[in-house]
Amino acid sequence: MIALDTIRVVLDGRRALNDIRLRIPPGERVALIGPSGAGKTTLLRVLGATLRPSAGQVSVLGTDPWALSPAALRALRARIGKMHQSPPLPPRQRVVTAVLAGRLGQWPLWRSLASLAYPLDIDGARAVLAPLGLDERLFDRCGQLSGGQLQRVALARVLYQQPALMLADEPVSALDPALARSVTLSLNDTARARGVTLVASLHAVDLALDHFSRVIGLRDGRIAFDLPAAEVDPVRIDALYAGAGDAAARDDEPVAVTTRLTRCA
Ligand SMILES: Nc1ncnc2c1ncn2[C@@H]1O[C@H](COP(=O)(O)OP(=O)(O)OP(=O)(O)O)[C@@H](O)[C@H]1O
Repeated sequence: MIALDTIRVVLDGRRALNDIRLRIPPGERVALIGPSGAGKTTLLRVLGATLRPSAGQVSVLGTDPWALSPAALRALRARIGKMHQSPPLPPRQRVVTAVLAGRLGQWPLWRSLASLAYPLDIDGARAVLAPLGLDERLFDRCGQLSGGQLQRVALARVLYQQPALMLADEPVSALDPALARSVTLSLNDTARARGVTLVASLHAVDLALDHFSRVIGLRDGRIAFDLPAAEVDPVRIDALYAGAGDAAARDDEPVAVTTRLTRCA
């Protein structure tokens, strides 16, 4: 279970998130939409236990990350799989090694180093790549793959990690519409099949409405609506994006709570 209670995040004197109240039960697939600067990435960072809010209560996978010891926080983060717009995959890295890197945070150091030198679980990597149509590319270098294939390798890596929670920050923004739809489908299908909670930010509203069970509209750091996808109508979408352009709500009041930022890779 994920629970956020009256979360506020202040960055450089501006409220990036304000009064966020949210509960996400295990296995739910949630899309975050909203104009640029609405706070989608900031919210994902709070959920990923890499950004400590300025105020409010956070519970991720049933735990308050900020009450944990450093080792327990690392263990919690190892249960959270993350995907980004541009997967950080070195061009010379082989696909198999890129996938196996998904468990580096869980393996002892000797095994991680050994796996970088020689892939230790080739069958495991093949098993996650096969449903994504990439098992033939196991020993290719990442630099030989297209953007859509790379994003599927990033998805395979997250799946190999066997996370309890998947967070995706604009995972398909760099892809053409057909590939964007196919990767979104793969992301949702695999999350559904494995019962993993998925939270993804998307600029493509149609993908959010077509593939996710629940859609949260963010604007100016606040939740504008939080509805089943079937109940999100065009009027709401127009209102969410109307006149968008300001990056975030200006915080004219003095900031009472010190910003506590914890940045992690
Ligand atoms: N490191 C930072 N320092 C200061 N302000 C920040 C920082 N990161 C984000 N912000 C501000 O916080 C607000 C929310 O940003 P965020 O990146 O979460 O929005 P977003 O909805 O993900 O936008 P986009 O769709 O453009 O990626 C914006 O006003 C942004 O300028």
